[in-house]
Formats: sequence, C-alpha cells, structure tokens
Amino acid sequence: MSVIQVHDKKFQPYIGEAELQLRIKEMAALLNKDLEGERPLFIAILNGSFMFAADIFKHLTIEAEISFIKLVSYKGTKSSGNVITAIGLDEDLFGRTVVILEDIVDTGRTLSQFLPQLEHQQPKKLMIASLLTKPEAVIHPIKIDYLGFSVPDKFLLGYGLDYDGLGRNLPQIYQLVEMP
Ligand SMILES: O=P(O)(O)OC[C@H]1O[C@H](OP(=O)(O)OP(=O)(O)O)[C@H](O)[C@@H]1O
Ligand code: HPA
Repeated sequence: MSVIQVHDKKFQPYIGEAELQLRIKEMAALLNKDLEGERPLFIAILNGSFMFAADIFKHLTIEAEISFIKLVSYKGTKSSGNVITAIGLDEDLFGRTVVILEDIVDTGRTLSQFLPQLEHQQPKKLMIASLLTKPEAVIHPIKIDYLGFSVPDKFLLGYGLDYDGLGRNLPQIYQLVEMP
C-alpha cells in the first residue's frame, strides 16, 4: 500500500476499505436492533459525513429518514464567541428519535456548540453516530452512542475527510506522515 501526496503533505494508508465497510455494517446492525419501530431521523453533517452517511444508510433495514445539513460558523458577540447555525434543517425534531451522523469527533467543539440547539427542540432521543474519534484530542467531551473507530491524535484524510479541500473521494482512510 502506497504513500500518497496531497498538496504539500504525505499520507499513509490507515484504515482500509474492507475494514471500514465491515465496521459500518456492524454499526448499522446495532442501529437496526436498537431503533426498530422508532422511525428515526438521521441528520448527516456536511461536508465530511457524506460517504459515511450514504454507506451506513444503505445498511439500515428499519424505517428511517435522513436529512443533510451544513454548519456555518460566524463571529458572535464577545460573550458568546463563535456561533454555529445549521443550514437545511427543515424537520421539526419535537418528540423524534434523532441520530447525528458525523465522520469525526475530534476536539468535540463542533458538536458541543451545535447539540444544545437540537436539544432545544426537545427530541425524544438525541444520539450520535460517528465513524471516528480522537480521544487524545477531545477538549469538549461528547457522548458517542455509536462509534466506528478510536484513533490517535493524527490528521486523517479520505472517505469524506479532506486536507484543504482535497482527498474526500478516497475510498479508504489515510494518516498524515509526520516528517522529522
Ligand atoms: O470535533 P471537532 O474538532 O469540532 O472536529 C470535527 C468536525 O470537523 C470536521 O468538519 P469541518 O469543520 O472540517 O468541515 P467539513 O466537514 O466540511 O470538512 C468534521 O466533519 C466534524 O464536523
Ligand atoms: O483528522 C482530520 N482530518 C480532516 N478533517 C478533520 N476535521 C477534524 N479532524 C480532521
């Protein structure tokens, strides 16, 4: 398996396509078991989660809906810091079982800022399914209900994850090669 170059950096293969797909099937099987009869709404957070969302959704056999949203961060007032708003969230979450689909929970900042906005709508349940997390990088702890892989605190690329816009199309996950 070969090292690839994207922009100025080198990346080595880290999680292969077969291993990814196997784990995603296992995650879907758990969701099928746990959420039978709940007609959950899956909310995929763009851009990064598009491949994970498509692959896991294909393996769901329960009745389920999916919606794709984009989070936009802008400077709020001094006291509130950065504010995150969701574009494309048209559904009413009141009383629904909601599962957020993320490619990665890294520092936890994105979800820690966004989850309270969803909780405000009083869903019946609000759960997180993330393909990846970096426990050593967490600053804002997030409870991940369905997790694919715990990984070290190294920059990843591929399967939806980008480095400066490139690499999202790679079918497997690569890890940054750190140069001495
Ligand atoms: O836990 P955190 O440190 O907040 O990092 C996780 C977030 O970072 C990535 O999104 P990004 O903002 O890079 O946007 P993208 O999905 O469009 O690449 C990823 O898709 C998560 O949403
Ligand atoms: O490791 C990563 N790679 C690409 N995008 C990311 N966004 C958060 N963490 C990462």
